[in-house]
Amino acid sequence: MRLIVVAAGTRLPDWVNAGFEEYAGRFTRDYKLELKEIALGQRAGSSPPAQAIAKEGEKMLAAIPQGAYVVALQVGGKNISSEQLAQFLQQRARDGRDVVFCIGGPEGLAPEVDAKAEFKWSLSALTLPHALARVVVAEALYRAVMIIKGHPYHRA
Ligand SMILES: C[S@@+](CC[C@H](N)C(=O)[O-])C[C@H]1O[C@@H](n2cnc3c(N)ncnc32)[C@H](O)[C@@H]1O
Repeated sequence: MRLIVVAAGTRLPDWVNAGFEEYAGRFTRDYKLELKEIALGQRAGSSPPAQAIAKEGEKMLAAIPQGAYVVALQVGGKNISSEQLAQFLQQRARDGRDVVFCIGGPEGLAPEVDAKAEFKWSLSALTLPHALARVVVAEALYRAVMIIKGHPYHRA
């Protein structure tokens, strides 16, 4: 199955790309991790950039393959354990659905993307920069797949 991270932001620092690739490169043949980057909308002045967020939302929705299960990454979403994440992925695999994980830009996800999400996932009560959230998601998904495989990567 495909695990697709749809993330706002392009041309991120090297450490972000290296961190994501570090985990993406370790995935197995049956679980693949992909990244689709969405260009940030233009921000001008200090008012809430509603137009930029809406533009990012449009592009995110267009990047979601038909029939995929959509997860919105949100600080205020639900915390789950690595084991629960592994069960979640197994269930989606049984359903034959790819899973898309949407990570918002500096001000968060467009409401239209939230509305499309079947699950809202919180990585922590802390707000992370969108670039770091991308790497944390990649590691969390890799760990969950290693749990599914019974691999010693996850020893807890
Ligand atoms: C800087 S945060 C946006 C903060 C914005 N005030 C909000 O509440 O969404 C950028 C993106 O990173 C992701 N993110 C940051 N911290 C997160 C967390 N603890 N759990 C899940 N996603 C998080 C979310 O997708 C968020 O849209």
